[in-house]
Parts: sequence; structure tokens; C-alpha cells
Amino acid sequence: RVGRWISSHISLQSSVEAKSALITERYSCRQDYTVEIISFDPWVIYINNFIKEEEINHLLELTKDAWNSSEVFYKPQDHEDATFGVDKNTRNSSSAFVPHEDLVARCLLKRTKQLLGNAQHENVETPQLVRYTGGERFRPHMDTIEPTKATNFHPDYTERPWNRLLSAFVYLNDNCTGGETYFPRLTGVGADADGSKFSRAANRQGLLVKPKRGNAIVWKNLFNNGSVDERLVHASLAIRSGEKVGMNLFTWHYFDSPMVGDAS
Ligand SMILES: O=C(O)CCC(=O)C(=O)O
Ligand SMILES: [Fe+2]
Repeated sequence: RVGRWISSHISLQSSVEAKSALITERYSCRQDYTVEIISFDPWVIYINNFIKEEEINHLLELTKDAWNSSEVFYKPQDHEDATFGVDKNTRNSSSAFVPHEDLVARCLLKRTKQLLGNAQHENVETPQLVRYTGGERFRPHMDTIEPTKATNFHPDYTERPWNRLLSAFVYLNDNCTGGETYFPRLTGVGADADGSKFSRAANRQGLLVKPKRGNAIVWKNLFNNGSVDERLVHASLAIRSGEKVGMNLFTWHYFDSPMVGDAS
């Protein structure tokens, strides 16, 4: 089984050409992140320095003219089937897709794949940048695809069903207030947690992750039998001031393969 390296994102073509904005030949994909465990069950980790300054600057430069209203998979009132589109009631941010041929995108896909190690990781979606300004937010949702509604989600979905195993949300800037990533069903952090990364909900319910440039929160969306682990429901709380930019990386678990180890 050869790892397919193509990142076939979801009907949406990237709107920017691959070009090297700030990254030069001197660029190396070397990573030097550190990991903190957030939760054993469900599996959630926090990564310090997942992405380097030069990579962030490159991605922001590369996508500067590529922002559009974020889309979600949703069911419009007058539709029978779920579809992709803008649903501001759910998500009113902007999104930009990084072309998967881009040097930094390729590095990030590889870094994500390496993070998964021996767990199933045939495909990583094209990195998606998301930007929020005043009042914008993303209501509670799962990053997984609902198989029964997803026949038009991706051309090969029914041919070879998959779902998003791992979600990595990477913070590309942090000059904002508000905009925490909120996991209402996870255990929150302790009183001694680093306040630049986490905050505690007033009712002590749920995990609140603050935007911190370069760092990432990573979680596993599926149980080992492939069903969706709804404990990973999450939201982006509204931005109160400033701007938040983040990036989604999703890896795919194909149901015809084991979640860990080789099929052969
Ligand atoms: O903006 C965030 O903190 C989370 C974004 C998110 O959940 C998503 O884009 O799927
Ligand atoms: Fe999400």
C-alpha cells in the first residue's frame, strides 16, 4: 500500500497558484515542536511550535488575495439534501485554500502524516486557512462527514468511504481577544494551566484553547471502529476584537483499511 500523497480536497479548487512568496531554497521542512497531552480519552494533544514563523508568513502572503466566505456542509431549508455552501448562521468567517503543491503545504502535510506515525494516514486534505474578525464565529460542529448525507461531498466518497480521523487546528496569529476554540464536552484545564494557551470557562465546563501563533490543538474524531466520537464537538467563539487566522489540517481514514498498521 503506497501512501497516496495527493491531497484531494473536497470539490473546492484552490484559488491561488503555487508560488514561493517568502520561502526560498534555504527553506527546510524540519520540525521542532513539543507535545502536551490534553486528554487520553478522547485523544487530544496540544502542540507547541507546530508551524514556524517563516511558514506562517509564507502562508499568509500566499493566500492574501484568496479569501472567500467560509462554506459548510449543511442542509438549506428548501433543499432535501445537504450541500456545500455559505451558511452564515453556522459559520461566518472567511476561508482560503493553500494549493497542495506549495512547498510549505507539502511540508505541513508530511508533518501531519509523520505525527500520525503508524496510524492510518493515506491522505491529508489540502490545508484550509480560516480568518475571523469582529463578532465572527463557528457554531458547535463536528469536523467529520455524515456518510448518509455525503454522497455529493467528494467524487470518490462512496467508491471508497472515508472520514476525517484527525483534525489539527493551527493558530497562525493571535492578535485578537475572544476567538477561543471551545470543546464543551472535554474536561477543562486545571487552575495552573498556561493562561497564554488555555482559559477556564466560568462554569468550569469544557476546554477553551486560546489562539496562540504557531501552536496547534489536535484531536481524533473517530472511535477505533470508525464511528464518530461526538465528544469532539467544538466551536470557535466569537472574536471580540482584532483578527484570528487559523488553519485546518484533516487526515483521512479509509474504512477499508485498518486504523493502525498496514493492511497487507
Ligand atoms: O476557529 C477555530 O478555533 C476552530 C475552527 C474549526 O473548528 C473549523 O474550521 O472546523
Ligand atoms: Fe472544526
